[in-house]
Amino acid sequence: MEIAKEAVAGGADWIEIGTPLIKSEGMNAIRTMRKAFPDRTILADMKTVDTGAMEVEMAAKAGADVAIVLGSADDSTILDALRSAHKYGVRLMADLISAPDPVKRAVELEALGVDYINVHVGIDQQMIGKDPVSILMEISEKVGVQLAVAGGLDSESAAQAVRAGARIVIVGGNITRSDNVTEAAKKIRKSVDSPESVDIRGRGTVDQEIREIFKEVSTSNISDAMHRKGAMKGIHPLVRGKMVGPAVTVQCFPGDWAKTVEAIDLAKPGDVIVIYNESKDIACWGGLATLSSLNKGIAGVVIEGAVRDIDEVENLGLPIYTSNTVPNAGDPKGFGEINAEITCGSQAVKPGDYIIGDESGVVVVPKERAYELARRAKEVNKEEKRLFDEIRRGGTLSEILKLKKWEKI
Ligand SMILES: O=C(CO)[C@H](O)[C@H](O)COP(=O)(O)O
Repeated sequence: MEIAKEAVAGGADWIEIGTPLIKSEGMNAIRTMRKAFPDRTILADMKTVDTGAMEVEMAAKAGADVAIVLGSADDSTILDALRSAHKYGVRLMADLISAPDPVKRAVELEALGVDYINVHVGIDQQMIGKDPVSILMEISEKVGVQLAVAGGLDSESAAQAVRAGARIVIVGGNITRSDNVTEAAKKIRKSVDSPESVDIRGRGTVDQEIREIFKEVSTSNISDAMHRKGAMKGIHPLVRGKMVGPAVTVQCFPGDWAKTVEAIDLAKPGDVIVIYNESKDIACWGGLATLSSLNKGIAGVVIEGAVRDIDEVENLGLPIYTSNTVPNAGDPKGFGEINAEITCGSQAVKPGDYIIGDESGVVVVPKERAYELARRAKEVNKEEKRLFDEIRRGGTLSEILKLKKWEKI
């Protein structure tokens, strides 16, 4: 309710009751919003896939103005949902989320007679890099029905969507998870009203995007996004500083530091060297290796094993995370391997996996899921900003999360 009030203050015309809220609170969520916002359009995201007439009737009777049916539902469901919508005086929006051929289905849905088509890329799909605007561009050339668009929109993509023909812009996380909902809604409102005035920045490469996001979020956010996994055990910051980069892995042996130092020459600027050395009592890294790494532009070093020359490495400032410090080193014998899969801090690390370190420790993100996990970590980060804001306003964490209600039974 608070978020809805703030979004309306920022210029939102419609209020969407999202599917998770409907699943949690049922039709009462719609009733409550209807009462509180008599002059706004209430959109019930029922995501109906069967029993179209019954679900539209429920939403309509609870006070919705528009109900959403899945575009991929059977035609019989869409048609019966439409009959019910006509009977109860509400409008029907068909949502193209996960439709196998959204352009073809949009043409069919228009012929079936829906009031709006929502070109929608779902939240999980956004995390693997899909976006709705390119599909919207194709669809707007093929249909005349009013188009809505949804799926991770921000002020830039909202402007792009309006330019591409969207009449309704549905924004979720970038408003509801903001720490200033009214300002976030105002920004979107401005883009929707004057889309031509918004500068559209091109996206960088995927790798640039991943690094940028990992720099912005914390290791705690990332571990949450990984369902509490990914954190290295027993590895702590020695020289503090945010560290982000793909791994160059080193397996070396007690008393031998040749491979750790050779890895510096192999690594590229921005890489993180991750070393497993069984011995915690003989250092495989020190001041000279640190300076050499700095010259090479290495982003940081993680060592399960030991580091020495602590005053030197602290002065040099390269982020180093380790399990131990000792004064003595071994010798460069040459056993071990560079860029083989290793275990460090009880985590499997492959060359190229993303390694992120901060004050809380180090997490490993498998390279195959780096983009997805970066995006999910950003969502966790947004959610936490919102929670911080609510706690600052006087709520307790347990009240805000409704811990008692949601304890597992
Ligand atoms: O229906 C939804 C998810 O299925 C969301 O409401 C919709 O995607 C808008 O939220 P966001 O802007 O965060 O994607």
